[in-house]
Amino acid sequence: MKVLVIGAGNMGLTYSEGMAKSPLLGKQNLKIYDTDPKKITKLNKEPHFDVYDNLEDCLPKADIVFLAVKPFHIAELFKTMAPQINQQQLFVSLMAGVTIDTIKDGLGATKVVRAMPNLPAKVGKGVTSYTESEAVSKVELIMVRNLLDTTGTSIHVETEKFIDASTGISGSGPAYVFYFMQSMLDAALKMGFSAYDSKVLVSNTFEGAIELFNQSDISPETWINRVASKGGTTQAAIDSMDDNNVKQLIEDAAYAAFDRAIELGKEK
Ligand SMILES: NC(=O)C1=CN([C@@H]2O[C@H](COP(=O)(O)OP(=O)(O)OC[C@H]3O[C@@H](n4cnc5c(N)ncnc54)[C@H](OP(=O)(O)O)[C@@H]3O)[C@@H](O)[C@H]2O)C=CC1
Ligand SMILES: O=C(O)[C@@H]1CCC=N1
Repeated sequence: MKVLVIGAGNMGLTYSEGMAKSPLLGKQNLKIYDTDPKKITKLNKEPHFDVYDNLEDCLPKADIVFLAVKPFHIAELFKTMAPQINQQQLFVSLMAGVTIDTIKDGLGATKVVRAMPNLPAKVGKGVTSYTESEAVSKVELIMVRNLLDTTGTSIHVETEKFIDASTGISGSGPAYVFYFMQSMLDAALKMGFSAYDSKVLVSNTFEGAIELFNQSDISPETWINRVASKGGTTQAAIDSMDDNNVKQLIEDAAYAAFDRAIELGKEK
């Protein structure tokens, strides 16, 4: 199986690194293509990849092609790709919003998997949702799942609506967590802690809370009650968040990302 990744940015490179480390593909079976000469020069120094700056040399020979460019790049990219593809090739899109029909129409292809990854894939802790077009066989879907799982874990969803929805939860989600972290770091610095101590306090708090959550069947709400003593400090913080409607605002933010994913799918 020969895999080509188009776009050596955050996601394309992350997936390339995940697949390169797995026993699924040898170096000669993994190719990466980008249009940025600086990225090509840098990647050429790495032993793990076969790097290309023109599609003619890598696209026709690929069995599975990952699409990891920004949605606004596809109009130009698909025009160049379409005359060079064949009907046996399977395309896996990591792009937010872009629908299976847009990819099928733009490339003249039938086998498309649409996936929504997230950035913790960089450290093998990503979560990817995926769904497929009718022409993708069960065996092909298992192959794709194995490739996606080289960066973490994955969930199969029945419809594209859930790809857009997971964009609002897990795709964009790491940014919400970093937003919360940044706010806590800023508060720690304001209280007088050094940058180093602020980082230790905040990162261990996140890591510890996640570990507690993962090692039990207890909901976050119940964990909140275990931290909060009646009339104590935590209750004061939670009351402040409730008074400011923080829960609703976070839900609104997730829906804003979900809505934007749908909107991106309609942009040409
Ligand atoms: N970053 C994230 O956390 C997530 C991103 N995604 C999706 O992944 C996709 C890629 O995002 P991300 O990796 O962050 O973006 P990046 O901008 O980091 O990477 C895109 C890469 O593709 C290159 N490129 C642009 N046009 C072409 C072309 N025609 N042919 C080949 N390469 C090209 C870009 O070069 P240049 O820089 O010169 O334009 C860049 O190197 C997006 O569609 C996004 O929706 C999904 C989930 C999470
Ligand atoms: O912000 C974006 O559009 C992409 C999709 C999910 C994360 N980054």
